Amino acid sequence: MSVALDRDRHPIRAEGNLVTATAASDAPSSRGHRLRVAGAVKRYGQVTALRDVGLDIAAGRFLVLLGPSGSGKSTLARLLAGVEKLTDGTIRLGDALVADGRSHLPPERRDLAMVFQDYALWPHLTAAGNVGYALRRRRLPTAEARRRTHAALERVGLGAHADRYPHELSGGEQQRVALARAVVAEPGLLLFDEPLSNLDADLRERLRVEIATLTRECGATAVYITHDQSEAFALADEIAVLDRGRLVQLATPETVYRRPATPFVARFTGLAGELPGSLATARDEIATVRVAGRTVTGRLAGDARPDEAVSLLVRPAATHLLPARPGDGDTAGDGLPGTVLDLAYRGRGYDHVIVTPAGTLTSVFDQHPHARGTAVTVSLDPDGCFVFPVRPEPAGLVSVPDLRSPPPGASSSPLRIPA
Ligand SMILES: Nc1ncnc2c1ncn2[C@@H]1O[C@H](COP(=O)(O)OP(=O)(O)OP(=O)(O)O)[C@@H](O)[C@H]1O
Repeated sequence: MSVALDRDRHPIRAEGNLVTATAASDAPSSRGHRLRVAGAVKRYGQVTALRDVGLDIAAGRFLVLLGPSGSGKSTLARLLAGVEKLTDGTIRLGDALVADGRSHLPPERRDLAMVFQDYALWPHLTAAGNVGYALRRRRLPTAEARRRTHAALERVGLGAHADRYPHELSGGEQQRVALARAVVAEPGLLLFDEPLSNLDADLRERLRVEIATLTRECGATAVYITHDQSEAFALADEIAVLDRGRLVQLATPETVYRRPATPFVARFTGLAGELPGSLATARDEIATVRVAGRTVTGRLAGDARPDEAVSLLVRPAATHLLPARPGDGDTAGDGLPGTVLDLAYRGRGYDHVIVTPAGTLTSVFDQHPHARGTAVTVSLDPDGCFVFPVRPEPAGLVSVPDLRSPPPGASSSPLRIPA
């Protein structure tokens, strides 16, 4: 993560940026807030980090912001949290307008809490002290605050560690304390900024499940930042994919996987490979493509014309490995002929790297191993093959000082999930 909320974050020095649950009304939210962002622009001097971002997320939904480093995820989260000011556009939480180009509600009045990659616990407070700190604005009777604090710690499995200081806890335990601190005051919006990045794989998986269940239990709307597509698919009700400061797709995980809006989205969410070809036929959404002398079927994902150069983007799940068939050396038969370059054991079976005349395909799964050098056929499931016309990519957006006009077809209206 290149940018955290506070680059030299230390809870003692950064109280303004340590966003903890505190409602504007100081009353707990009974449920999450609807989140609406419209025409959001954020510029840092000459750098435009976010351009014309719009989204509309129903209360209680779990939104994942997915994108590579520098795509603007943290910037958007900081704008939602209120620790950065919008250059243009609006942000609404529930019915409240919390930011526009002129007005700006501070973080402590937005009814939200945030969980960071590096926990951001107060080092001089115990686990109970850190969690209880989030309740300070509620002015609850001491006994009630203590009861809630301990219930939250119990809920994350740390009831017995309430009196330990952060340095006496493991990374995973510290993150659980941060999670308890985030939910204890029942905020309407929970923001997670790559909270699992510092943890090892096994712990990451367990905490991911805890985050998902705890967030849904408390009914908050959640916005979760990650550059890890498997984390995004596992957690999200909806995924917002950011590419160089633009929101390029907002959809359910299933739709992002089955109908990626752009080649970038397809690449970022996992491909076995990209094969160059030319469009043979297109009807409705089904296209046939000439690839290395074969004809392959896929889903037309752009507005390509017959004979136009296209790219066939292939999901790993769309590949099936078959033994080489007679005739595979010439242009007859279904699928692509190939040779096994490499294979890796994956527990349930083997991932193969296959060299075909059109290009290389990786992550071609089969339960059985096919030895290096073996001739094979790769059959392709049209549902997992996307046909995009080969067009020049828009120039880098973030580092370009002048505002460019949006690409054809781009809309400034908020992206919505169809019911
Ligand atoms: N305070 C700042 N001043 C100038 N440029 C900034 C500032 N904060 C962010 N940027 C730029 O804005 C762009 C988006 O940054 P941002 O941190 O939001 O990306 P990100 O997707 O969260 O990346 P990462 O996953 O690495 O954290 C980057 O080009 C970054 O250099």
